[in-house]
Amino acid sequence: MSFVQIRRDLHKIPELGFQEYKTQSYLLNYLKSLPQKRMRIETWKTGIFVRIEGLNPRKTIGYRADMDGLPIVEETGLPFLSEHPEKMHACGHDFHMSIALGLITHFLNEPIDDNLLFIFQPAEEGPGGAEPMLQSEIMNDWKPDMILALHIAPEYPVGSIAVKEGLLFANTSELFIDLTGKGGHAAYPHQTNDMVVAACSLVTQLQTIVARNVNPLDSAVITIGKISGGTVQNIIAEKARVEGTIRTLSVESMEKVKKRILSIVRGIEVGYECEAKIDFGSSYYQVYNEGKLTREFMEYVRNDTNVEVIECEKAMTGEDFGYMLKEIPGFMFWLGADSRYGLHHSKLNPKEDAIDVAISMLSKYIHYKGTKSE
Ligand SMILES: CC(=O)N[C@@H](CCC[C@H](N)C(=O)O)C(=O)O
Repeated sequence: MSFVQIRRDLHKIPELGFQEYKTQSYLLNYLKSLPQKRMRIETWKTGIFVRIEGLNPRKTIGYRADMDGLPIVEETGLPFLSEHPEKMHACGHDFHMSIALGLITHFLNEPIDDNLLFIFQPAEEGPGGAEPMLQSEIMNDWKPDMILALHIAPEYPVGSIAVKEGLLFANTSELFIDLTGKGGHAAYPHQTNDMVVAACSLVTQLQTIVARNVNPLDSAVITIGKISGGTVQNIIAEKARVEGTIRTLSVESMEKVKKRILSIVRGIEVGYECEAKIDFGSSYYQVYNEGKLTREFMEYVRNDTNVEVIECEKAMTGEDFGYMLKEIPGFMFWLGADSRYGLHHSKLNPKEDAIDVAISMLSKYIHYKGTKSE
């Protein structure tokens, strides 16, 4: 079966974080069809560890692929559209998994000296599978000496990768704020505390944090992606909920932004005579690419493959792969996949040629890293 077909099969069955049951079972079925002699498979929740024994191992090279989809109604019109209502692989994890399977298949047929560890990780979009997976017993036993991962990039052409050493992705924190006031008849606002009005004021005030509290030479983002509240057009809302995400380039700025959010929310409680509950949800550590390995990878791809290497800027995207890179030297890079619509868009349609580009380039690079004497 081709890895494009595998991507299409996976694209049909997107599942949210820690619910990747069908995805896990699909991957396990494929893995069982491969030669088993040098491969060991362990499941962890809805994730999977796959270890390939090297011929003359001195180290273990790790490769991580994330597995979950997003709560989006797909609008691509593709013949292999998501079969799961209101769920879509809109962040390319179907690509990431297919590429990992391609690499596993390659290295079972063409063994190298070093051990390889492939990590199929659940819940990248939230609440985060990387950190608990890192702390698992299996990871402790099979811990790699270096690790890499990729993320598809709609803005770069197929046949290119984009990468930089040092900081690549931001620190993140989710944000959930529940407001509770006093609802009532639409015609009697003076007898109520309207939580729709409080939520609107809150969202506007939150936008002042990046403009007024974060050093302009630093960067931060506060995005509110969802507001909900009220029941019907002629009842004043008793409850409202504001949901968003915070991104910062430094851990210190994240602390500052959270402190300001707490103050602003206390102000809303006083000003609108309501109760507010704040939940910062899950947070991800920044993605920081280790210098030596990243530079060596860029050099290798430039000189030994026909893939173009673009030196990119850092992005305010988040990735819990950052936790893995905090403990294990390695890097993440963007894989050019050329889609008119971006990540997290209902019409994201990356070019499938990127799958073979990645398998071919990474099998060469991993072969080079896994046979070369350091
Ligand atoms: C690559 C990517 O798009 N990652 C997500 C990670 C989200 C983490 C969490 N749910 C949050 O919203 O903070 C991203 O949105 O950058």
